[in-house]
Amino acid sequence: MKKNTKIYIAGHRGMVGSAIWRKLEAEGYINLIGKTSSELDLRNQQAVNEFYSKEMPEVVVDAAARVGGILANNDYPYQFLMENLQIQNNLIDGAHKNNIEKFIFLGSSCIYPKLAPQPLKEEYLLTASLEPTNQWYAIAKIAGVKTCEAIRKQFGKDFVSLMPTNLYGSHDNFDLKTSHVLPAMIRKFHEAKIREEDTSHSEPVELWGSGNPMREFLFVDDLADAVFFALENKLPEYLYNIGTGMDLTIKELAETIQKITGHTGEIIWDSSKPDGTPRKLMDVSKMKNAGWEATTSLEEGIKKTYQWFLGNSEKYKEVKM
Ligand SMILES: NC(=O)C1=CN([C@@H]2O[C@H](COP(=O)(O)OP(=O)(O)OC[C@H]3O[C@@H](n4cnc5c(N)ncnc54)[C@H](OP(=O)(O)O)[C@@H]3O)[C@@H](O)[C@H]2O)C=CC1
Ligand SMILES: C[C@H]1O[C@H](OP(=O)(O)OP(=O)(O)OC[C@H]2O[C@@H](n3cnc4c(=O)[nH]c(N)nc43)[C@H](O)[C@@H]2O)[C@@H](O)[C@@H](O)C1=O
Repeated sequence: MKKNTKIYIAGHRGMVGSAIWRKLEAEGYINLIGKTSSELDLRNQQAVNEFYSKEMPEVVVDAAARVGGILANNDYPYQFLMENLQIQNNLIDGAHKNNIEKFIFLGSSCIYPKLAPQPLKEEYLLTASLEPTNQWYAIAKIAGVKTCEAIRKQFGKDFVSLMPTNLYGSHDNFDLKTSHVLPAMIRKFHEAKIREEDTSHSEPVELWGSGNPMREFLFVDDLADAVFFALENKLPEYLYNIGTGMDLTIKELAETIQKITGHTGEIIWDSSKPDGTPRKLMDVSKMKNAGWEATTSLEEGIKKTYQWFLGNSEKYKEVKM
């Protein structure tokens, strides 16, 4: 890719989009385009088509989506299904009709069946039922993968889907109702520690579910590095898992974050909240064989994210659905 290639990063203000933007800027790419949702509502097909005709990007990275943790996914099924279908359909179809040759679609590890064998291989897609809490989002993402695959098969274009595992890092959503587990834990443990310091009393932290599910976590700057790899190279297949290939229980994650934030009180598990998928460890061998692997350890990534959280309190206000 030439350094002046015109690259449109949809969702460039989000956690993932902003990490991709930083990476491309650091690599010397000078022709990046980004639009906020108020400047360009990607659910509006006509607006998206007008944007493509006017800007004529050469490459598109789709990091725009309705995103949220287990409870938001479960409570807002219509938004997670419909908005994601609208956003991705408009972006993918618009790119295809405007003769864009390269498109990167970002999905999620929740596209795989709830009880698939572990680690999850790309070929397990559509082999059994989905996890109920996020089936709406997963069905939209599966449609995105298949739309890109269809364009690739029928027209030979370089439309590729990358499936990241659970992500975390700077610009994450720290809203306690709608966030994913890792940013929620950073905020809960940090705020309880501050209360402990203020009152000299032990402050419990309440977490969701049983703590037994296992999750894999990838630092968002590593994902941006993987996206950059996919931009620089023509990957031979339509679908690639992106992760570390290592997971831990939610309880172990809680203990790690508790230690990093310095909280000392009790952890209470709220069993009225859902556990979700018992395990979703990615098989990352396909991407490794293509030449890319993650480099940031979980502890290092959490420490960096905690530092970002401490310095950016104005950026984690309420996130509306
Ligand atoms: N977070 C995670 O753990 C994971 C995320 N992913 C995938 O990565 C991608 C990005 O996620 P992430 O960065 O976490 O999400 P964020 O919520 O941080 O960012 C999403 C971005 O999408 C944009 N957006 C949402 N709706 C619209 C709309 N109607 N019109 C225009 N823009 C819109 C937002 O724009 P604005 O800020 O301008 O409103 C925002 O910048 C998604 O495809 C997600 O599925 C995959 C696996 C895990
Ligand atoms: C990326 C992925 O993210 C979502 O799937 P998820 O991994 O199940 O989501 P999560 O990060 O919110 O939770 C992981 C685990 O952690 C537990 N948990 C404990 N305490 C808190 C807590 O305080 N907040 C949250 N959110 N979870 C908590 C929680 O009960 C669950 O067992 C998908 O909807 C889907 O959209 C998707 O693709």
